[in-house]
Amino acid sequence: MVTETDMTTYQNSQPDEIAYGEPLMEVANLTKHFTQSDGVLGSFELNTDGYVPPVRRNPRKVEAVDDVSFEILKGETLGLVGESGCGKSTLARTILRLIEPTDGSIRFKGTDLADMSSGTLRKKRQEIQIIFQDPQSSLNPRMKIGRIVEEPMKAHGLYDSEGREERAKELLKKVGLDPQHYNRYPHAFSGGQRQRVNLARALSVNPDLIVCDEPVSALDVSIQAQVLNTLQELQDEFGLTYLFITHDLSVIRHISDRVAVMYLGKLVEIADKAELFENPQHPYTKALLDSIPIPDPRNSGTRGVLPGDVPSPLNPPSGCRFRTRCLRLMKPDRYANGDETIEYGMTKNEWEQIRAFIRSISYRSLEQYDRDFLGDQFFEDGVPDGTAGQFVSEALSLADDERLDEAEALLEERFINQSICAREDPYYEVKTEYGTSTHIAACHLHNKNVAQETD
Ligand SMILES: Nc1ncnc2c1ncn2[C@@H]1O[C@H](COP(=O)(O)OP(=O)(O)OP(=O)(O)O)[C@@H](O)[C@H]1O
Repeated sequence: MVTETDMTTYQNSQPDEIAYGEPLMEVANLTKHFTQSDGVLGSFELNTDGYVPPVRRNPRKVEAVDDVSFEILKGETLGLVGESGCGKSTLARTILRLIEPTDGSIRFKGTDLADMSSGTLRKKRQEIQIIFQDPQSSLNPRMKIGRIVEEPMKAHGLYDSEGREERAKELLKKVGLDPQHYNRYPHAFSGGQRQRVNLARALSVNPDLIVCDEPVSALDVSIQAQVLNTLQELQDEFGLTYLFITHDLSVIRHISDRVAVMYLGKLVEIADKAELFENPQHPYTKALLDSIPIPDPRNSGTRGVLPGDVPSPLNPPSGCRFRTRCLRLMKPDRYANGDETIEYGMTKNEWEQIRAFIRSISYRSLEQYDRDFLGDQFFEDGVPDGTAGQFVSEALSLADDERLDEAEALLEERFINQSICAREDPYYEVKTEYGTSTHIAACHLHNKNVAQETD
């Protein structure tokens, strides 16, 4: 027999010494690299005797999640946002150890999940649940929804069969469904209702943390807000903590207390929601918030313009992974040529011109590349003096000869690779203007020693 009071107090009856606002989960230096072979052709070798069994040639590493650290505080909703393919789902599955981490630690209530035996982990899973995007495929169509909700309780040995049925009906009511529908099959429900069934199932084992992986993305916009509101109500009632993954900033704004922004396997910014929306510090976050993907490389720094494509996680850029698309790439000061160190001596304005020129060569975004045209486009008052100008002139000559690959390689070696953005992985704490949490921005613009003299 499960009473309403049992439902709301069960959580508190569990041994749980973590206070509200204290870290429930601490993720440190988490890394997940997948190994990928070179594809079908690369997998077979022909020798004089015919085919030999498939072999893995040139296995390549997909750096899906790389050196990610963050905390999830008890009672909060941490939003995790980023474009498709940036590693959000891999991160979620790795912290649940549904896939094995390559490196790093995942401390949940002080115990490292990454070190846990599979038996202990199975028990721990009761405390951490996950809800997936597609409510259709995550429900067994041949199982009645009552049994679906009861299944995790059964797996974890909670209650007797009568108690499970009672609790399942109670939970269906809690998530906004009619308990009379206990014996119905999933096909009788709408997308939003099916996601509510998933929610009841996750709640059935009294979790502390629910990882919500795009839980409303497949639903109509009108239904999304209702499901989000239910999630919030349940959070208040059961003292739940959420890691909420989505690519949709309006959903993040609705549900999160703090927000983490991910780009190409890295966390680039974490802050309180108000701080992130009102005082974003990473150029990628700013571009995401403005969401104006205008591919115009001649634009030399307008807020929110995001040129180029996301690079492949098979070969991510060195240093800051966003640097290949960043309009604020830091000015290199010195060029190390063997033993010799050359000072560029560029002004800020000259660097902006050169930066825009480099982008147009990298993205091949112009109709023509002859010297006069490029000069008019980027260097109206002539190329800069000194070393920087000399390198630019060499690149202009190569472009004029239609040797764009060489021009690109030259600019990369002489300018981009000399920038701190290509050399160091950034991680800085910045001043919080809104809210109280620590604000982290992984951008060298916040390196006090470098940014002040160049920006
Ligand atoms: N099992 C796997 N083997 C190889 N690469 C993988 C595997 N799973 C994911 N990846 C790659 O890891 C990267 C991150 O994928 P992930 O699904 O985590 O991103 P995401 O941000 O959740 O994207 P989406 O919102 O589209 O699901 C992608 O480049 C993806 O192709």
